[in-house]
Amino acid sequence: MSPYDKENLSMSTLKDLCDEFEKNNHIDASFYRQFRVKRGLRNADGSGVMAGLTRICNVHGYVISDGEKQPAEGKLQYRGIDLCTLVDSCVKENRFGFEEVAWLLLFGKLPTQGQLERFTRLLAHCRELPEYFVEDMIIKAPSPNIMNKLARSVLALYSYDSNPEDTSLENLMRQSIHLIAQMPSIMVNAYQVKRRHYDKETMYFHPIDLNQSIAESILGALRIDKKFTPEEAHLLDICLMLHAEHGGGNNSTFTARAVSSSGTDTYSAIAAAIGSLKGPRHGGANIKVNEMLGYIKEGVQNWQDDDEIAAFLEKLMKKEAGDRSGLIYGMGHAVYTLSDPRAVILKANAKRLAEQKGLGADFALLDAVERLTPQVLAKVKGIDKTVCANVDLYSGLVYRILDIPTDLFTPLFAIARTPGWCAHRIEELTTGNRIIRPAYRAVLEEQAYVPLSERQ
Ligand SMILES: CC(=O)SCCNC(=O)CCNC(=O)[C@H](O)C(C)(C)COP(=O)(O)OP(=O)(O)OC[C@H]1O[C@@H](n2cnc3c(N)ncnc32)[C@H](O)[C@@H]1OP(=O)(O)O
Ligand SMILES: O=C([O-])CC(=O)C(=O)O
Repeated sequence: MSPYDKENLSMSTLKDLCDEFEKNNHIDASFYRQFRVKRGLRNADGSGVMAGLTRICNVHGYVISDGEKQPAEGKLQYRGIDLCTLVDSCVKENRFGFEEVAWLLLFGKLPTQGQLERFTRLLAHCRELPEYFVEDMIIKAPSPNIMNKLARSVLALYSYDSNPEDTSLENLMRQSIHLIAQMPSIMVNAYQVKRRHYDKETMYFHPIDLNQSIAESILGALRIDKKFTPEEAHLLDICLMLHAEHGGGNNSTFTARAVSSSGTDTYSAIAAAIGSLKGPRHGGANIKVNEMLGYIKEGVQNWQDDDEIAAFLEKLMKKEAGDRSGLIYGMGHAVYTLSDPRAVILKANAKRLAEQKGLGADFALLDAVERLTPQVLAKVKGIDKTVCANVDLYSGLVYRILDIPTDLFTPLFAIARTPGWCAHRIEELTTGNRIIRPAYRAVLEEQAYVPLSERQ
């Protein structure tokens, strides 16, 4: 009996369909060079194709000298201000910085004291989700994956907005402020429901405290007794600041810009960006680092032995171990070469705190991954690419230090990145004025149409 006779989409039917696909759909990798197609929208030296102009952020990872790309220490500026300076200033003044960064990204300049106080209050007041939203959209429709739930909830907010389609600046700003404030609420509610529905654990919903910063409100909502230390809240706040923005070209922000350029609504654009960030080559890498750490612990007997760790990393890269993707998660970057400034800050915090939390061995293993991956990459791939730890290598360890569950690693990234996505959506709509529409070189052969009765 042919698999097509079966009513169900059985494995053998699927195999048949995939064989049919594979017969007709191969594209030779050499075509990219032959037709000078910029695979992944990258130039031959790995740098990104210039796709737009932005005043929001500058990601600096290399210098071009005599026409050649030369590795350089990474620098990240939000609206022209060095990210490390922003973080250091907040640490020194012992104040929360994520709200200030959101203002800076949205409006372009640092807020005055009065502007910051009003904006922080406004964000707190906008935190509450629309009436019955939690009941109807989250409790009744749980998801095992919080990124999936975030994207669905953002799309659902469209129907609670009385003016969803208007792309005037006022309306974009209103929607952006609501989304920045409401994403944490969606995340903590979705997580509680996931705990109850999938993990068979207690779920608890604490009332919103309008006097808390976003970082404090997240930690309070995740703890059954609502308690956390100021140090913990400031550390989470730093994480949010570090993840808030990364230029127009990163996959999720570019997605937000591309989707926005068609003129569609805010909820569609931000839900698409969340879908992009979820991917393991992008923000989803922070969860994958944690999984990879588990594989390393299982596969390496002596965690202090660099040679044994390097041999295991080689297996990961050759797809002989781990998730068989061939990737060392948390390592490598499309722009950064010698260092990712965010990883440097996260590593310093992880190093400072890991031992106290009994996570010293995990820190040491991640440090070994960072040190050993460049030589393993050179050996396995035969390429001389300068690779460094990216933002995702140590972020999960910092979240574990804060007792934040793995389920929330990437959702926290999404919450933090929302101001960046919104700023880029607004920039795209107010300055882009062209639908983003690159071209694909057709490499197909012509086919004669064969009447159905004559097909073999
Ligand atoms: C927030 C963020 O998005 S940060 C990035 C998070 N992602 C990860 O940590 C996943 C692991 N890292 C990677 O996949 C990559 O380094 C990326 C996606 C971050 C950047 O990739 P690219 O700039 O496209 O790398 P590039 O094309 O120059 O890589 C060259 C080769 O090295 C490989 N490579 C690069 N990084 C890694 C890595 N971490 N592990 C294994 N191989 C790698 C590539 O797969 C490619 O091999 P191939 O030619 O056989 O396909
Ligand atoms: O810039 C990139 O390609 C990915 C990244 O680090 C980010 O979005 O934070």
